[in-house]
Amino acid sequence: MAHNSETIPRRLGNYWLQERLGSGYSGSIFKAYNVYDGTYVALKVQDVDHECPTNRYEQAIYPLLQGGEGMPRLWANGIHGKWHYLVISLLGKSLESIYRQHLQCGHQVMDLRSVCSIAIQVITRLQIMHNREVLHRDIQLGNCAIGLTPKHETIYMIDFGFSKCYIDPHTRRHIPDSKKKRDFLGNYWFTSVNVHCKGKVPSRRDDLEAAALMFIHLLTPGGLSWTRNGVPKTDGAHDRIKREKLYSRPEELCKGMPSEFEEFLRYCRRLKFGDCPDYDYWKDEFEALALEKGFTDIERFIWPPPPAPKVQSQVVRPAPPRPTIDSAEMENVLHELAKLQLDPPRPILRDQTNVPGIARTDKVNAKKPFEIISASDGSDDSRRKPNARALLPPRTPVRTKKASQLQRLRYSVLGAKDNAALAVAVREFAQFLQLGSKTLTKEGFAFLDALYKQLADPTIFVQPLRTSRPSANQEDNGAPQPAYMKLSVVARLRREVGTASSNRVLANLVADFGAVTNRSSGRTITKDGIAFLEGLAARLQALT
Ligand SMILES: Nc1ncnc2c1ncn2[C@@H]1O[C@H](COP(=O)(O)OP(=O)(O)OP(=O)(O)O)[C@@H](O)[C@H]1O
Repeated sequence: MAHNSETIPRRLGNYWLQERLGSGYSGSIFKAYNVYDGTYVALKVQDVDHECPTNRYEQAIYPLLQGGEGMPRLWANGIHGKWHYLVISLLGKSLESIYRQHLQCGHQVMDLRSVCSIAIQVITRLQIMHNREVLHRDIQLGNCAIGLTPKHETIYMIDFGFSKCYIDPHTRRHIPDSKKKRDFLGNYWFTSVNVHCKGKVPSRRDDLEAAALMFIHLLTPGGLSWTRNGVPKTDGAHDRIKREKLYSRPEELCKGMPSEFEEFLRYCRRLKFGDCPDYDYWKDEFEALALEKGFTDIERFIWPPPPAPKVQSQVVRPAPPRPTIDSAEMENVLHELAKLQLDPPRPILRDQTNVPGIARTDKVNAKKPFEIISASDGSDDSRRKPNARALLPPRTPVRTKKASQLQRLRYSVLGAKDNAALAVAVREFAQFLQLGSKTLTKEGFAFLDALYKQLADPTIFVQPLRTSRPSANQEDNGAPQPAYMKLSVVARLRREVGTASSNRVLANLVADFGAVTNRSSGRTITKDGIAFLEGLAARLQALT
């Protein structure tokens, strides 16, 4: 219910009201200035009898967030006649208004630099809020605003009317989950599937999922499909939105976008109710993505965005004249090359046919180098981090990224001199997938390609098999396979890997594994897939 500003007095407490900055369901926001010191603030005004007294809730939340970067300050609050007002730091435009103006200028989407910058800042804000035990519960573009100069490159979170503490102040335990369906709380566009479509209790994962949907929205021409018909006016229209959101698949929502967005959404959707998200990991991912694209200073939200970095034009040097060679001579050269013995000869990477099969139990009992924290439904351990950094190999001071870690693993495969070294790389690859995103990226497929090459015949160049993932704008050769097919193939591979009699047999299993993953719709590695990789590592060790 927006108020007619004429019914609100021109002065509330020590503040003179000026223009209206915005209005929402529960009240209006005005620019105002302090009659004593002339400072400008934002005044959030609400009828004291409003059916949803969000100002009162917000008033309780602000003190918990004070001093956090990107958290506005609550300077004062009070009741004047029938008006309850909050005096908040005055900020600049909301992301919603920046985005709309951008579209009005003829753009279809927001630029990648800005979205990466928004992602890093919003994830950081959520980290601050969650560290202070507060959930936002209404993440949307209208609830993120930039500061005024000199803070115009900082994104602030606003509107804590739906916020709530997720740690019980008495028991110090995470609020409990519940099977009972709850009324929808949040916004139509970005509220998570669990909260919006399934009526679940919101927790940290849902703030992150809403943020993920917001980033994807900014990069989708026309925005997310369920936002295109505006606010639903009937229950039927609302049900349609819920259905569309419920059945939205990350790979379809993120088609053509850098894989980080799809992976982030999948990650959020996989989190359990009480899990603590790995904020730092995702901030690093978006920062690395930005760096990869040549964007600098990505922590700053610069609007309008600076010109995209130019691809460095290369100085074209005239090629030196090449000696001509006729085809017969070329054939000769190739023959000689083929006969060459590489020195020193690789001692092990050839067929190992005389090793007896190891019992399945050995493989299953293969000692894991570290314990994986299992994600449970638990609602008591609020600090559980399924992706906790502590479980990953220690990071070097230089920022590492998933792609570069996978590349490093690929190089260790290509440089492996024996099966034991391959086993180490495969085991690390399996752990990497287990702890982080389970989507196989192009670097993951490149790892499998390298592995295949080493197992099939390390002395020759083998064309990448069917394990290469086509790029986003390439046509997919094969139509995606139904999930059950992938499950049954991977289950078979998992069984067969334990008794494979040679490297060549293992090579074929790896090729099948790459191919079936490539043709599955999400390109994710299932539990059976991880077991296959662990079995492969164990088998390589046995074939050493
Ligand atoms: N501190 C502020 N400084 C400047 N503008 C603000 C500030 N707070 C809010 N606004 C503007 O007012 C709009 C509505 O603010 P807010 O979301 O807090 O109000 P609301 O009544 O809770 O809205 P809704 O019901 O839509 O959630 C924001 O999108 C923003 O444009």
